[in-house]
Amino acid sequence: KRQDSSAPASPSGGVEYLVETDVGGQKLNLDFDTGSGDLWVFSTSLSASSQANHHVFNPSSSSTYKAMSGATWRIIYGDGSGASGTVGTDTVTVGGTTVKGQAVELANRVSAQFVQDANDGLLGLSFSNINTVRPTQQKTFFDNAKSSLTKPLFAAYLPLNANGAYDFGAINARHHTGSVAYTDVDSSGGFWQFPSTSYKVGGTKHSLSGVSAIADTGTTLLLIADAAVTTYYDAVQGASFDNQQGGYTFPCSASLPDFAVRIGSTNYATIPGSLINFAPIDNSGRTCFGGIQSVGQIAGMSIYGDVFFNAYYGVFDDAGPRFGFAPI
Ligand SMILES: O=C([C@@H]1CCCNC1)N1CCCCC1
Repeated sequence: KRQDSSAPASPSGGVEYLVETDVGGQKLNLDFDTGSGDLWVFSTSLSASSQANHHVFNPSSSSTYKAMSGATWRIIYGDGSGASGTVGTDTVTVGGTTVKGQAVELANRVSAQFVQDANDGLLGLSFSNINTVRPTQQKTFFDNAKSSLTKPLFAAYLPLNANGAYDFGAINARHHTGSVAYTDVDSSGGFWQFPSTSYKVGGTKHSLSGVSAIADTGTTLLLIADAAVTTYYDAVQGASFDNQQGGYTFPCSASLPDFAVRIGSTNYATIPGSLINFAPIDNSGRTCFGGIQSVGQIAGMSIYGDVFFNAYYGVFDDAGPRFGFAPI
């Protein structure tokens, strides 16, 4: 029962956190994504141009890899990026946690965004009911590992501009302050999803009736309904929606109010304004891009990405299931 471990998560360009993962003896830097359910890797089946600047998995060089005859996968993410390919199984090790016979999805096609990204693939940590392998749906790394962990949980520690960690099997007290508050999770859609029906800007409460949020470590920003985004940036001097940037920007010198979101029927998680200045839009450092942006046309949904996790340790507990959070 003691396969518990903590794997370092390194911030990459402020866009994602990468975890060094051993797949059949080959090291790949994967983006751990609680918002999707596929473990897929750049592979030697890709075109040479798609492979450029990535570590790629070569099934022929793994003594433990087994092809899964007739299985394929294809995933399209909410941001329009995507990948597809074939499937096999191999031994996958993250930190000190090993799964034998893990479904490993080999990409033979990836969208342009992935060729530009720093990751060598994704390791999905959503529920397995949204895994895209067909004809036989496959389980996530966590689903396969959980029976060998002290507790069936993992946690994400993703501090801003510093090395973080994914903890498996136990909560790491060094990765949070205060006590962990929990909310029940509705896993029917495959996500770590819970009601999030109000928010506060600088202390003033606003409702978002009927809205749910998902905890998504694979999303960079905090994405929420247009009404909330407008309310937030109305409180920021000089902020405006910049069509060219595709989001709200403001003077980098602006003072940003705190943004609190209600998690379930319990308390609010408060993200300090300082964490809502995502990045300058150019090298002049004059204009900055906001960490809170619109979720777009995904009605009734908020997506709490890394901007949330920069402020809160996230506990993904299969017992429940439930989502826990505590200030970093
Ligand atoms: O594709 C995604 C995200 C993209 C970024 C990485 N995590 C998964 N979804 C989550 C939100 C609902 C739609 C699907």
